[in-house]
Amino acid sequence: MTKYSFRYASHPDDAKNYDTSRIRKEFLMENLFVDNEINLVYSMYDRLIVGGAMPVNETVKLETIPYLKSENFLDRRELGIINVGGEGEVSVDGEKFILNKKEALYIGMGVKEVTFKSTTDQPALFYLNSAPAHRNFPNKKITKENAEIVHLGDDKTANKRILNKLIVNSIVETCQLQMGLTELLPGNIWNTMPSHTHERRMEAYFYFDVAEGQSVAHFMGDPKETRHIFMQNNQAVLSPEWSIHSGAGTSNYSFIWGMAGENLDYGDMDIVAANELR
Ligand SMILES: O=C[C@H](O)[C@@H](O)CC(=O)C(=O)O
Ligand SMILES: [Zn+2]
Repeated sequence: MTKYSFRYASHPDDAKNYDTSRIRKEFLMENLFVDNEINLVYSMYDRLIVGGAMPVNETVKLETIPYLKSENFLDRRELGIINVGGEGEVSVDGEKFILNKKEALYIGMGVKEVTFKSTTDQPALFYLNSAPAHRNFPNKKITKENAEIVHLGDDKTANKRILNKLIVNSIVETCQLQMGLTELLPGNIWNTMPSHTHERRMEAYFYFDVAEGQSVAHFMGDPKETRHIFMQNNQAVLSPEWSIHSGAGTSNYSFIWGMAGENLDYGDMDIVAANELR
């Protein structure tokens, strides 16, 4: 079963007036993984769709949703998938891809049928990002072997982390989607510090491997007008093009970043130093 909801985009002058419940309503996505369901959020930030597919004892099919007014979900879209659960299989017009935890799959525009199933007793958790596309590029699986891996940060600043570029244009051809996965090393808590904005692209963060009882304070907002959202394991958050996206956990954790918008230039970031934030 495919379920869906919709989010308008917010103006930064309005968003600075949001209280805790409103900021969570507009930006936080709490329940992406429900047994045998696909849950999608259609956002007006570059029309990125954020979602989760959790097949338990059924094969679940990606169905089109009314916002698309298209016969198939991918008629005018591309899709990025990263598994954060047990081993699973994605069938793409009959072609089968096995995804282990932290492995990614890019699916190009024009594919008609995408189905998901778990292949062990531990359910697969497929995190999904989909952006509008104008042409087909080949489907491609990306693992640690063909990822672009960058070591960032330092123990002294509690931000030592491994950034895995998975769906980026040096590895996979896409129309506008970029995705990857960043792992904080034990004792390190800060992601994306120094923080940045990139008005050319929106971004979504999905936090996972957050230990039981721990939480991540996600920082967002205009660099001079920041706000936070306390996030739990397996939750995602939208980052408008005008917003920073950075977080500090009460323990280490991992997260998936995904972007869509004007360019495919991962390095296009306007850095904001820690002591410039307000
Ligand atoms: O625009 C790129 C993104 O915000 C992330 O790739 C940043 C990140 O994973 C990190 O610094 O830990
Ligand atoms: Zn970013």
